[in-house]
Amino acid sequence: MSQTSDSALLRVSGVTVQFGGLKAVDDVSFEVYPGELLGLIGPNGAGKTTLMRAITGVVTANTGSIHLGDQELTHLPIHQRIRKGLAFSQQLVKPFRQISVLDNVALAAGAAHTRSPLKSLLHTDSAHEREVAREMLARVGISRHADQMPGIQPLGVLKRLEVARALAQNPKLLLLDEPLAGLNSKEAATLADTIAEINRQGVTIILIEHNLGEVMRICQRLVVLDNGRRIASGAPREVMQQPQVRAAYLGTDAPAESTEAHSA
Ligand SMILES: Nc1ncnc2c1ncn2[C@@H]1O[C@H](COP(=O)(O)OP(=O)(O)OP(=O)(O)O)[C@@H](O)[C@H]1O
Repeated sequence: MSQTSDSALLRVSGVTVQFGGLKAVDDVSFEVYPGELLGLIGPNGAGKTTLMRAITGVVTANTGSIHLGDQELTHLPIHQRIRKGLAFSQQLVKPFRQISVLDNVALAAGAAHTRSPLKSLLHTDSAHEREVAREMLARVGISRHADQMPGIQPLGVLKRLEVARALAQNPKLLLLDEPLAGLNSKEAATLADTIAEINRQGVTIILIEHNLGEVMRICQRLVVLDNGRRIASGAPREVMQQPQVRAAYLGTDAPAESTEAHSA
């Protein structure tokens, strides 16, 4: 399959996000192609979450542009980006505590039609949204929790609920911010399997994640940030061999000693 910039689903071009004097994201460009599961990685403070927020519209890029297919998103508010096909799950899980797990997902399905939380809550009366919600809970493997309240759920279920809520908006591109954080290794592996399965079913995904073992296992391609800049991109094994990536993870003083990387 040939991958040209024209065939990209998401095109991020020269995006900078500045907080006062700090460039949290510094002139970053990358593309995501239809059907990909792309890992966005980098050490703490590299700018991953800020870049995701610039894509979803939580923060506005100071410079650069963001396109989804042929539609420009750069200056659109969040709800319009969602309507055009973006969905995202946040690092911190924040379900509505007063309604059931199922209704949380039905609410998200209803939000695809309206930006008013009240109207979308009323929308959950619709059999259709509940049907969609049941299907999404099955896709993420938490159907048996459907009628329970979020407050009694373990973190592993809440993380899956967050993914189900994002999926209920039927996105073209799903952005997941550290879905595996806080899970034990077995839970992380099974949720990573679920994410890979959702991708196989046709959903294009950007995965921000510190769990490099799982990232290497399920992602087809990586983009690596450090100090706000893109320092590498490509196939996971090749990227992890690159001296600048090893130095970013080991500390800036680490020698770039990899012979494979030098001979590449
Ligand atoms: N709202 C903000 N105001 C000021 N500085 C911010 C803000 N958000 C992020 N930063 C700073 O921008 C830089 C990048 O932060 P960001 O959270 O995007 O990194 P990250 O790669 O997601 O890190 P982590 O992996 O630790 O979550 C950091 O130096 C951070 O302190």
